[in-house]
Amino acid sequence: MAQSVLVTGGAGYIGSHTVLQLLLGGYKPVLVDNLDNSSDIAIKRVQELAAEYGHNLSFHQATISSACDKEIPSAVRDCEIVK
Ligand SMILES: O=c1ccn([C@@H]2O[C@H](COP(=O)(O)OP(=O)(O)O[C@H]3O[C@H](CO)[C@@H](O)[C@H](O)[C@H]3O)[C@@H](O)[C@H]2O)c(=O)[nH]1
Repeated sequence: MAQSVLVTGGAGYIGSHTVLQLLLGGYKPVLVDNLDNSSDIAIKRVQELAAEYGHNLSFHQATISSACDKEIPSAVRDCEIVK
């Protein structure tokens, strides 16, 4: 079974390149990004570039450092690796 990898800032410049390589490597990246300095267009583009692997990506618009953000528990629940 593919390993899930939590990628904080996954919609940014470095994060999106990391996410693409993880997808092509057979991993399931879980992106957490508040989109303060990026756009979901980058995420869609990565999914297109990853072709048949693109559906393995999941995205949570959230701030990882915010303990109050209700998105965080579901985002990190199944992750085995953090990038
Ligand atoms: O509290 C935060 C801060 C940032 N982000 C996200 O984290 C990602 C990455 O952050 P950022 O600091 O923008 O890093 P990069 O995407 O690597 O971009 C940096 O590196 C690029 C390449 O050098 C430059 O073009 C950018 O201006 C510079 O911000 C972005 O999608 C942000 O929306 C969060 O989700 N939460």
